[in-house]
Amino acid sequence: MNITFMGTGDSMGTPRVYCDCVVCVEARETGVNRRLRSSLLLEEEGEAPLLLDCGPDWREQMEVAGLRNVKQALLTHAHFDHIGGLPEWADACRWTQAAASIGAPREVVRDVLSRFPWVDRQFRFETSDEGASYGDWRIMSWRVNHGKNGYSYAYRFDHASRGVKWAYCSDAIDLTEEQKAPLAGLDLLVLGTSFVEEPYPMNTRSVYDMKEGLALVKEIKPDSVVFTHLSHDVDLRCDYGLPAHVQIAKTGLKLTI
Ligand SMILES: O=c1ccn([C@@H]2O[C@H](COP(=O)(O)O)[C@@H](O)[C@H]2O)c(=O)[nH]1
Repeated sequence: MNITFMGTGDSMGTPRVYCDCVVCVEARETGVNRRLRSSLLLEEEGEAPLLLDCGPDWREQMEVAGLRNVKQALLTHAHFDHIGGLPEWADACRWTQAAASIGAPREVVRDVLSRFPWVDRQFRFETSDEGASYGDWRIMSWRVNHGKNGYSYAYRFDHASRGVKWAYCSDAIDLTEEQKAPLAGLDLLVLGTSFVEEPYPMNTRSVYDMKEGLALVKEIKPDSVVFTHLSHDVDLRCDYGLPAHVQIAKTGLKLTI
């Protein structure tokens, strides 16, 4: 499977519209730190591409990827930065008379439809609570703490014959032991870490920071790790002294697993 990081940003993207910090200025002027809202494009031979989340930068992400249409997606949760592109995608489906299929846990489907009640004219929603598949990949989703912002879901992909396993957990903090269990034995973990080290009390926060992300990585020991869902606090030009198997996602990063 090829994984493309179409977006690696937090809810505001980088640069933040109101901000003139060094990272936001760099993002505007040269673009190393320019980040669209977090989303992955998954591509498996013989299968149509699959989006993982569809934030408000969907249109730009499709243009950058040179994609004229996409037929399927999975959603982690119904927050704007992860579903804001759905109405535009639904409009594109309407204009091209092409339906698309959206997989998500039942409660996420409910929340999406409460925000955008008209999109089910174009989308066929399929609940993923009992599992899903993408080619030979078996997919499970499970509910994770999203701190002050409620809940999100993480996704784990297990290849049926190759024994390869990876997971996407973009919006989580302070996972319980039960929520950490499906992260065991991974070849790759893609983890959301919005800040390098957040100074604010835990009950005001919603996503791991890099320091906490590293502690989690030490505990669950994935073979490789990519930090994503990054705010303007993270400067890709800095050396944060990360272990060799941990990297910070850059917009457009491509991996093969
Ligand atoms: O009920 C809610 C609460 C928040 N949002 C949006 O989610 C993000 C916040 O994301 P973090 O990843 O936790 O920083 C922001 O865009 C809020 O507007 C929401 O849609 N619904």
